[in-house]
Amino acid sequence: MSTTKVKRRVGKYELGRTIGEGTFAKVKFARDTETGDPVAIKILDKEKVLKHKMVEQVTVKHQLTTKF
Ligand SMILES: Nc1ncnc2c1ncn2[C@@H]1O[C@H](COP(=O)(O)OP(=O)(O)OP(=O)(O)O)[C@@H](O)[C@H]1O
Repeated sequence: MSTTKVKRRVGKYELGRTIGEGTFAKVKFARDTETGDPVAIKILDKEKVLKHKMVEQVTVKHQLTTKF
């Protein structure tokens, strides 16, 4: 039996432990596998976001934080 731990990846980010939880999301520690930089990744609970009609708010927040 293998004991190798498979780390979950999202694109170039390798996910680590959960560092926080909010009403609509979980925030996980992650590492940029290209630069080694530590980052925080927010994983939204799609059902909760849709249920509370927060799509517009999430879209605006995303636009404000996305680098062009
Ligand atoms: N960039 C970050 N770096 C480190 N920890 C973070 C970061 N962003 C969020 N967290 C942690 O994750 C938790 C949840 O964050 P999130 O933004 O989802 O919810 P919140 O705004 O704190 O609460 P709510 O959504 O319920 O109003 C935070 O309380 C904080 O502990």
